Amino acid sequence: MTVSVSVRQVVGPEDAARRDTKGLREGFVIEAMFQPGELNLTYSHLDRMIVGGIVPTGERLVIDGITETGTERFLDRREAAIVNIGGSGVVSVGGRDYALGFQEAIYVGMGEGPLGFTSDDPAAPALFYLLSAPAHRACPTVHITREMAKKVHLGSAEESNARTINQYVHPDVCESCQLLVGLTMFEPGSVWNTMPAHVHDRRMEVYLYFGMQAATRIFHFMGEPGETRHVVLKNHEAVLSPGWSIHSGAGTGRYAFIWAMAGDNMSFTDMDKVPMESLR
Ligand SMILES: O=C[C@H](O)[C@@H](O)CC(=O)C(=O)O
Ligand SMILES: [Zn+2]
Repeated sequence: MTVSVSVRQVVGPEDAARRDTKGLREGFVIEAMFQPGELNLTYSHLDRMIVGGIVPTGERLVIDGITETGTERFLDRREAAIVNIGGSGVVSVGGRDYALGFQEAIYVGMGEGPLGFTSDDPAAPALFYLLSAPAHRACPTVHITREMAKKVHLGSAEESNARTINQYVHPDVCESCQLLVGLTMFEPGSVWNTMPAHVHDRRMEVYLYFGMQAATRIFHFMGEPGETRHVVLKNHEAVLSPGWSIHSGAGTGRYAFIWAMAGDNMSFTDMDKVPMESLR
């Protein structure tokens, strides 16, 4: 079993504005993360957020140490959150087993590990989405159920953006050092997320789109408000959002997404709303 790690350097706003579609995707889009039997990590230099897809189909997949962190153990100086968007499975944390059903999550504190991953049924494998950021203290490991998530209702049918933000890793639900993680779900027919758009230079963000039909596409908008670009994403693709970039999308069909942030504060509402007049 190998842990594959690819590294993403930081792309600034002037560079991003000059990139073509391929260049934008190379800088910001994470493709093909969820592969049967594989553990694929992307180490982004945006707040050193690590984003991974883990699909156990046979032997237990394990993250113990990766050379990119320069630490003996993966979580020696990091915290992590794992959300299961597939069949039921088990995440083991330092030998303790946590059963994670569909859309259940676990927050894992600094110093824990190794992390092991198995699926209950290899024919309907778990799809573990992992997020990890540097940490400065050990917060307790917590199994987060769907019921525990704090729910925030936003938008309206008239604006095609009626949705519920489920906050999983959030100060009101469980302690963390800098990770914030949640899952946004839509009312049928609502297709727009995060419009009106916002930026928050204090925190980077990463979106993972999921729950989509094979032919459904997300037109995900990014860039500085006055220089917007879009990337077209399919099911299970993720997109990195630097602090200077908007992050908003419209789907051609049903979808959900997991958002995660790391940076200077954990105030979910600390965002700078972008006036519609500023968008270009
Ligand atoms: O900074 C917060 C993030 O962009 C997301 O929480 C936005 C989101 O889930 C939504 O509007 O649907
Ligand atoms: Zn945001």
